[in-house]
Amino acid sequence: MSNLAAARYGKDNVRVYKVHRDEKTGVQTVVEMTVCVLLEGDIETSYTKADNSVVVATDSIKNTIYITAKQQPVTPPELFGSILGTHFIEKYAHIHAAHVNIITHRWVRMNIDGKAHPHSFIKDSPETRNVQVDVIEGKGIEINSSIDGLTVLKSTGSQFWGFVRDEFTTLKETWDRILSTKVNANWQWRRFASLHDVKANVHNFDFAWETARNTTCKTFAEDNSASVQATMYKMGEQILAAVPLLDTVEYALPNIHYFEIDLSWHKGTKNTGKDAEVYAPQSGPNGLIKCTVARGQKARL
Ligand SMILES: O=c1[nH]c(=O)c2[nH]c(=O)[nH]c2[nH]1
Repeated sequence: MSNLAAARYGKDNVRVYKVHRDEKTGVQTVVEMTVCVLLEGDIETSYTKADNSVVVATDSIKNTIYITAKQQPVTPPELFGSILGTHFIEKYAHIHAAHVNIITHRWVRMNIDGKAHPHSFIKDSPETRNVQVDVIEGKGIEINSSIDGLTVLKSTGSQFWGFVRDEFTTLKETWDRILSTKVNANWQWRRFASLHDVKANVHNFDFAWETARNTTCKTFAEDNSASVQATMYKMGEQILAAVPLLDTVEYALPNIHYFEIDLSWHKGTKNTGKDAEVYAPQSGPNGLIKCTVARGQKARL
């Protein structure tokens, strides 16, 4: 005997591009997204009894994504995801939750001869702006926003010393090292009561993304880092302080190592400590440091 413990289904990897043409100025604006929509509800019989009468075809889900993108704003993604998810739970009485994931790809307007070009863009990095929007009947809308793939490096202004030393330790303490990471930053919004509530707060979404990105870069650059842990906590604290609607800020930062190379074997070449200039970038293993920063007093870890 077995039972269906959980089920959701939908369309993944729906690639959507939308252009906005400003007829007056001739300036065009583009958005490219990869969308996933998964539905939950009274769909059990489609799994257990081969009953397709409860299935909104994933092909129809894909079509709905395109039509919604045509009829509604696709930015900020938090709003588009909320509109899309709300559509599914309102349109189909037996669908009780819609989980929408949107990856927004980076197209930055080109600067040609010092002027913003009206219709040409550059992908300057694989960085993405992402949202996970969960629209749950009777509960409201949960939104998590994130930045992924923002890769940064500083060539000094980072230390790491005072850590546990025992019979497993080979790492030397350092007061000056290279620090590099690929930022994954996630910020969780307080629950929205409805699509109306999301719309009433729409101005916060771009502001939070800009704040998260700027704070991450500024703190990374300016902090004389004692460790990845200490620097990322400062980032989280500042973002929470700047955006009151956020409940938590979460970071996952790989520590991408750059190792010194001892070149003394070649005519006594000095290339370590203060003489280090040529390093060996490492692809792995890497440190992976995570934390969630929340408001108020600590409950537990
Ligand atoms: O910032 C760091 N945190 C660590 O926990 C750690 N561990 C390590 O080997 N190097 C580093 N660097």
